[in-house]
Amino acid sequence: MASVPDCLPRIVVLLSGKRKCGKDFLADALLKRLGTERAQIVRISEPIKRHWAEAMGLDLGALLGDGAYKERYRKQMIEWSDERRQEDYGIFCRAACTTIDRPICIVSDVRRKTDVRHFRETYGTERLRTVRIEASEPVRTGRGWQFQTGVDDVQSECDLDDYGPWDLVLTNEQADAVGVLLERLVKLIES
Ligand SMILES: Nc1ncnc2c1ncn2[C@@H]1O[C@H](COP(=O)(O)OP(=O)(O)OP(=O)(O)O)[C@@H](O)[C@H]1O
Repeated sequence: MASVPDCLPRIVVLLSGKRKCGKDFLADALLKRLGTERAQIVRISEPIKRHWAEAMGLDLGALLGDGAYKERYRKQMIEWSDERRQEDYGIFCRAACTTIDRPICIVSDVRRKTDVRHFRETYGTERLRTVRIEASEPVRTGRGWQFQTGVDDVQSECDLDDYGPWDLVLTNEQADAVGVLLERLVKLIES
C-alpha cells in the first residue's frame, strides 16, 4: 500500500450509482450534515472537466454542475479519459485527491472497479466506506435522465453493477427520506 499522510484523511466515503441516482445531491447533503471543518467532497471527474474546459474554452462551473450542459460533452470526456486510464488507472483519482485536507473525504463519483482499487491501495480498507446509491429508472427519468448510447451502456456506467459487497446500499427515491439516508451514512462513517 502507498504511504498515507499521518493525519489525513481518516475516512474515505466512496459514493457510486447510476446517472441521476443522486450521488452529488447526497454528497452535498452529507457535507452539510458533517460540516466543512470535518469533511470535504472530492470529484474524480473534476480534473477531467478542468482539462476539457481549458482545452475547449468551456464553462468549468457549468460542466461541474448538474444541468444539461455537461451532458453535451459527457461521451467525449468518457472516451478521452478512458484512453488516459488505459496507461494509468489512477491518474484522475490521484489528481482529484491533491486537494484533500479534511479528516472525512466524500468521493461523489466513483464509477469503476479501478477507482475503488485505487482508493483501497492508497488509503487501506479500514479507512474506506463503499456506498451504492440506487434509484429506479422512472425516478431517474423524472430527474432528467435519458438513456444515451455510448454513455449508459459503457464501462463508466456499468462497471460497478456487479461489484460488491457494498458497505451500505441506499435507495434514494423520496425527498422526505433524505434524513434517514443521512443517518445511515453518518452511522457508517462513525463505525
Ligand atoms: N432525494 C432527492 N430529493 C430531491 N431531489 C433529488 C434527490 N436526489 C437527487 N435529486 C435531484 O436529482 C437531480 C440528479 O441528482 P444528482 O445530480 O445528485 O445525480 P448524480 O447521481 O450525481 O448524477 P450524474 O451521475 O449525472 O452526475 C439533481 O437535480 C438533484 O438535485
